[in-house]
Amino acid sequence: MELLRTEQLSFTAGNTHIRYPDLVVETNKMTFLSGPSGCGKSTLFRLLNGTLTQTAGRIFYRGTDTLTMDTLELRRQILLVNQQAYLFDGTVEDNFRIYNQYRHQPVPAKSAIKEYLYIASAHFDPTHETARLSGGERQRVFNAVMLSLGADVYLWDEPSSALDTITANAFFYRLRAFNADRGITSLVITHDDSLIPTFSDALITLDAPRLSSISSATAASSTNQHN
Ligand SMILES: Nc1ncnc2c1ncn2[C@@H]1O[C@H](COP(=O)(O)OP(=O)(O)OP(=O)(O)O)[C@@H](O)[C@H]1O
Repeated sequence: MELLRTEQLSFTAGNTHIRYPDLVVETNKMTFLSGPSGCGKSTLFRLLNGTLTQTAGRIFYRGTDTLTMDTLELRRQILLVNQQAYLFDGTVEDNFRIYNQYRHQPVPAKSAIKEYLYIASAHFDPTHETARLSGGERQRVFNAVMLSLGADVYLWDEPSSALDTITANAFFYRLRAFNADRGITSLVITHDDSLIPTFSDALITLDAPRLSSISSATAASSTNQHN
């Protein structure tokens, strides 16, 4: 079933001009986005969840034009998980509490927190202090906290950039099962192409931007469904 669809989407700011192909994202699938640096992958995520507004074109989420939706509600449903893992000082458990309270949601039970930490390969006790975590450990805990927020769609921007290959594979393996179990849809940007054949249900490939005579860049693209 179609969950997200874009029509003639483009984004212009300063010298940046990105034009996207028309895209369709299916419900409950794990769709990977690939393409060279600067082609507009992260920008697409920010357009999809309303962090940026497109210059032209339309985005439909469950059949509704996202421009007609309340932005906060849109971001609640379509959650962007940046690779800059932001954690508050305090314990791991504090972060689950703060992020969920911020969204006016109940704090997950300790057993649920442990499950989210397990999925994200963040093998820490909930009482662990975040100040003692390394960069990769912070990313894993942050991913776990984001999972607890219960979004409908997750936009994962390089969620395994600070993880080793074994840990990244374990994360995607469990994330896939979690998505299937909860009916969640994930879009994933990764520069590790080795993850794609194993974990993607669908692949969107964006082409390199092309410089035109007015020094603007265009991302013409192709989509490719597999599995
Ligand atoms: N708010 C903005 N205003 C102007 N230009 C922007 C804005 N956001 C992104 N860009 C530009 O859009 C282009 C695409 O950036 P984006 O981060 O989406 O690429 P990307 O494909 O995710 O790259 P990478 O793989 O290196 O992370 C870049 O040239 C970037 O400088």
